Amino acid sequence: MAITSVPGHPSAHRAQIGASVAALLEADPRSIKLPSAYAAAWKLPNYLDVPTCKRLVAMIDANRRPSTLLSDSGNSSFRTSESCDMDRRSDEIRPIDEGLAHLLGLDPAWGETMQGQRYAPGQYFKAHHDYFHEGESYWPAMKASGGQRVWTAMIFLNDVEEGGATWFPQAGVRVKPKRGTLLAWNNMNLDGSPNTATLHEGTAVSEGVKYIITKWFREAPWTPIA
Ligand SMILES: O=C(O)CCC(=O)C(=O)O
Ligand SMILES: [Fe+2]
Repeated sequence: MAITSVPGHPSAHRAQIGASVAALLEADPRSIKLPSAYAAAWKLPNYLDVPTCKRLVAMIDANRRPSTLLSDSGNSSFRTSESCDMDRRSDEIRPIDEGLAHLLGLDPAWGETMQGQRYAPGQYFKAHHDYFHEGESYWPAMKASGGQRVWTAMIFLNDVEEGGATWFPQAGVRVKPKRGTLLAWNNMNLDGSPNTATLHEGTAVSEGVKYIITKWFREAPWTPIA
């Protein structure tokens, strides 16, 4: 993936979002701040209950197709999982979708379509940033459709026998899949510029199958490009 030297610039607006979401997570009795001097990330064990996780797994199994990548230099060995859109208009997804926005204090309209992902043994998602590199050719279209991806919320839907951890090599954070656990992090620095230390990967599953949902929040209302 092409990494430009400066992925983006400071922004008072994004800095304000970062601070307000962090304050909400800090105040949430369910949240555990992950120890890192370089990235702001929280874990909420048992965020989703078992029946809900099981229903989401079944929906992913019914809809999965090979995952795609947004990059100028994308290649098919970078992200080998399967994924699908989780339709926010459905009765099953809407409350989960709105619950995530509420947890972070963000407008649901700023959230992209929730992604379901499934990793079979040997599948992985190589190290990447969720934010957009503002030097890449896709940026003008992303800027116009809601701007930066400021926050990521991810939920593990099952326990995985071996492998499949979410690993932030620069921030020094590793989270093992555990059914119902939510992981949320700020993709920006305190000054609102993209935080390069949020580099992360979905490590290869070695035994079992891994299911997650991922939700990316923009800095403004998201308008899907048709
Ligand atoms: O599978 C993982 O643990 C990471 C997924 C991820 O990075 C993403 O969906 O953006
Ligand atoms: Fe990611």
